[in-house]
Amino acid sequence: MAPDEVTKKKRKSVKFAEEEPPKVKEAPKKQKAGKKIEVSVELRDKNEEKMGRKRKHRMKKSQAEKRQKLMESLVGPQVDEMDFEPEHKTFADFGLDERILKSIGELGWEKANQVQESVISLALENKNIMGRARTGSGKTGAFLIPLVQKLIAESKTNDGSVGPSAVIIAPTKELITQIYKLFVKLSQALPFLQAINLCDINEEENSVWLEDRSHVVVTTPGKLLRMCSLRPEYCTLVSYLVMDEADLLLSFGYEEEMIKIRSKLPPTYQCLMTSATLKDDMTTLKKLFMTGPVITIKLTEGDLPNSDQLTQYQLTCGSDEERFAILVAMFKLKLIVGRSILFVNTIDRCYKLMLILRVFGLKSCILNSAMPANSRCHVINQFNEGSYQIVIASDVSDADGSKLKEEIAGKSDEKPEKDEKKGKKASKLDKESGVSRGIDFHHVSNVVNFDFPETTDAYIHRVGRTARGFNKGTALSFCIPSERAHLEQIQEEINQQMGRKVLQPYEFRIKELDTFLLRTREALSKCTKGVIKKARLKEIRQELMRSANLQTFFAKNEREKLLMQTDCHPVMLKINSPAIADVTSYMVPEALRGMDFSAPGAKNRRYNMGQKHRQKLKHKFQKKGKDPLKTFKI
Ligand SMILES: Nc1ncnc2c1ncn2[C@@H]1O[C@H](COP(=O)(O)OP(=O)(O)OP(=O)(O)O)[C@@H](O)[C@H]1O
Repeated sequence: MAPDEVTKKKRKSVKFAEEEPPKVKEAPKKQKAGKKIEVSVELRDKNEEKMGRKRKHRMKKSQAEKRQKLMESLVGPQVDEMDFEPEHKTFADFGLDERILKSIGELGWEKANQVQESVISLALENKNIMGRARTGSGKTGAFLIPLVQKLIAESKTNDGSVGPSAVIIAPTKELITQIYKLFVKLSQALPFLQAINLCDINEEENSVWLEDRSHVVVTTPGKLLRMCSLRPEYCTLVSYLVMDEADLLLSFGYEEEMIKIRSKLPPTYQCLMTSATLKDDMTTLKKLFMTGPVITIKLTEGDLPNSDQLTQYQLTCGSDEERFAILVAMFKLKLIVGRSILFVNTIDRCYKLMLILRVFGLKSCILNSAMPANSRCHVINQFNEGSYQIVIASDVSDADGSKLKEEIAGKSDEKPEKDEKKGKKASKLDKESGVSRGIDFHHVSNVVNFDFPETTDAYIHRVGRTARGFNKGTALSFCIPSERAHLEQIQEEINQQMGRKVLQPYEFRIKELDTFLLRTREALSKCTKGVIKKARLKEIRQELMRSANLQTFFAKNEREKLLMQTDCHPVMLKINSPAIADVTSYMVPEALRGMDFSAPGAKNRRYNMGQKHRQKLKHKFQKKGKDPLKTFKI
């Protein structure tokens, strides 16, 4: 090629590069000149990308600075601390409306507990309150009862056409559903009081969003902002604001939403914040939302129930494999009985544990933030109705955002394979989900920290799923050597808080569980990443089958429904012997010998299997008898 031609081509390509955004992949491969330009174009692209990233970073930084300045400019409210001594009041002592008292009676609540005693009387006096009380102590009733009482009078002046008189904000959809349900129960004798759960309304149902006339709105921050964008005046009549699990509201990604919400609220209103782990340094939230003097309630009871209500154990294992074996053995040997919640640290571990327990004939359901909100509420309902005895939950996204970020970034033990998958994974996790925070699982006898939690708050909230109200419960925390540091730190903090040694050691002689260990090892060897992935997919299919939106589609397309149903069988690990789930006498440790641990139907199963084998042999010999070659005699 002549040099002139080359320069011409160069110029042409340069012109092309200047006029249009370059398509790097389509650039001619054979021409050397083209290649050079390709490189320069790529460089320019990278530079632009870098600049873009820098600009974004600068914008983010300036936004953060603005937020910081806004916070600094706010004047903190005057805070009074109040040490509260219980007087053991009944609900009638608060001068509540008869209709509310009737509803409380129907709930079976005879007397107010500590937090209710303190919050109800102060809230009725229009005080701003920061209430910290242990998990399961009845905080929801504490802020809802005075609210219903106040709304009786307020509903006469506000018909809800502009917006509600009360807003209740909580960080997760499950919690919102729970609060909403309790409000409905408490106001059942007051049909003129209307409440709405914004998390329950489809984004498309615009008429509901626009025409709602409720007196109370229960919502996550995101849904409230959506409503405000449709109805800018929506929050202007708010006189009562509640933030449940308030410490979580500012932790992971809610900060901006909360600042926007504050700008929609009127200058003054009564504000209540509650949580089991409300830190004293909640200055940001206090400054932002409290519009007058605040009372911080200090209860005499600790962060956790006393040892006569909640027994707490910690069990040290040598390895993860041992941990699986001991848990299986404890269930099979009936050392864990009653409804149990098993907490793990990642979503994949939920499925792994479910698959292992399934091999041993233990039925469980799963709860995590990768599941859609409807499914999560469905699982909670099923568990509360008694369909399952075991829930395996991952509280990633609950206690602290860092854990969720880690899961999104794939730092958990089961990493995503490619980088670009991280984005997809991130979008699947619902930040408005919460398992250990505030969910009122009914009659839970045991909480098992199968993976040891990483923070004290996470420990408190997980353990708080048992021993709720006036019920009793047990918490058992497994710990392997790599989790030792967390155990020591959390133990120290809790002991200090409760003023005594809280976690008792649970001794187990692993030697006596050799057979369980062998069997679990076999099951674990079959539980590969591929199988876990398959189990996750199956679970999604099952959720799809339950989806309310798909029911109309299935009604019209019977064939699709059948196809989905046939493909919905649960994933099972391929174990050679089906008898792996049975407990034979030699597996039982000495101290427990003499008790019957065989699963119901196990003996029949064995008998049936023997029968089948005998029939097979009989058939074989009969066949042989008919074969002249095999029965030939000289
Ligand atoms: N006065 C009462 N008498 C008996 N049971 C009660 C009383 N108040 C609440 N309960 C019961 O105690 C349980 C826990 O209540 P609630 O969910 O309000 O606790 P919480 O303090 O909000 O817990 P968490 O910190 O986990 O959110 C519920 O099942 C509730 O019905």
